[in-house]
Amino acid sequence: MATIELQQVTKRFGSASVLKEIDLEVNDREFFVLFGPAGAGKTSTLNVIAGIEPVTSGSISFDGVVMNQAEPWERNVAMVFENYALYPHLSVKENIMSPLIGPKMKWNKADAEREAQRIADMLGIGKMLDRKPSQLSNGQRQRIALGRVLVRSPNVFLMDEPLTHLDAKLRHAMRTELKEMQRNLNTTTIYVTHDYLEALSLGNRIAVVNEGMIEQVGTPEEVYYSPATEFVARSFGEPEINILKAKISSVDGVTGVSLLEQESRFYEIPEHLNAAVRNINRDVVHVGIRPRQVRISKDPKVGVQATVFAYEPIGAKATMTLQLGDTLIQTIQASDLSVQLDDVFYVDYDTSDILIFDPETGRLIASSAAEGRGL
Ligand SMILES: Nc1ncnc2c1ncn2[C@@H]1O[C@H](COP(=O)(O)OP(=O)(O)OP(=O)(O)O)[C@@H](O)[C@H]1O
Repeated sequence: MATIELQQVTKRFGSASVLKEIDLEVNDREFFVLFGPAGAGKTSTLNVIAGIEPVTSGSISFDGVVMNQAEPWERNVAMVFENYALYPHLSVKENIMSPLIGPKMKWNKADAEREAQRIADMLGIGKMLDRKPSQLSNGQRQRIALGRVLVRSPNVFLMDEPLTHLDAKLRHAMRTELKEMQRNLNTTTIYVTHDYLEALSLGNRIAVVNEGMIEQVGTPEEVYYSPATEFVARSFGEPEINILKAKISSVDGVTGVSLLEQESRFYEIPEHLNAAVRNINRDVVHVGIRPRQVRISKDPKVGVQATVFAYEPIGAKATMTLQLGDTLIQTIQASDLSVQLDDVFYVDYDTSDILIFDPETGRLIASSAAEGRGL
């Protein structure tokens, strides 16, 4: 068992701070995802947990014991990297069992082979044990790398974008397998990814990392429906959430938002947000509206005029970007519309489900998120 705690962890390389006073608590047996863009500090966080890099300040504890001075092997963590680093001259079986047959290990060869077979079967590569890595596909090589980590029964798995090199179909299958495997193995896992779908589908909880800081830690539902900041809201969803400028206003006693770049049209907001919204003392706020909440029509009475800026069918759905003055609005539409660039549509919003952010701090002020919604 292992709980992992980072307290005020800072990591500097020269004058550059790549981790800035990070606090994190990973629960025992949790599948915990570190999610963020390139250069955010995700790998650096894994490296300090593994003991590959020392922290500059702060503490790292496993099960309440400070590990700052512990060598990587004493931490008993197993890392899976984006690059698999297999032994090219060894067979699949020898690669998988390699951690078990070092001089300090108490496994005899027959037991190690049986264990390698068991793990390989679990990963669906049980029939390839005698091949060399060069005779396998990228996906199969990635499974060997996973297998080599799984045989060790570590306290913690640290996985750094392990599925990046796989094609989309296999990545999807491996996600499901990884989740299943982690449930069966019951081992605390910290998983790094920059792919929001992977984060949402794998994580019990997700830490959103940005410029060496943690923007939010929450369940997939929390980070998606109640993002703590605009950055978090923009990070989950494709196409990205629309962030529009608005004034809080009241018409006939009904509280709502007037969207500034949309002829200041008034939109009612859910009643339970009224109290939070009345306390906002900003002239202008940012309103987050997801692409699927944008409605379009050919009827001028429906909303504000916009022209088609881009229309990209992807499978059954299409992303349609509309230009409205200087603002681009992302929407999701059917993929079989016959649409030309510059076609005119009228845009309206479903504001029953909105997010309101402070434009200066980027922090969430009010969210209409309802409890218990699935993704
Ligand atoms: N050894 C090093 N020396 C100097 N700077 C470093 C070192 N390692 C990482 N950095 C810097 O620290 C920052 C965070 O890097 P890190 O690899 O942790 O980010 P990341 O979120 O994992 O990104 P990616 O997804 O691109 O791997 C980056 O700006 C990187 O250039």
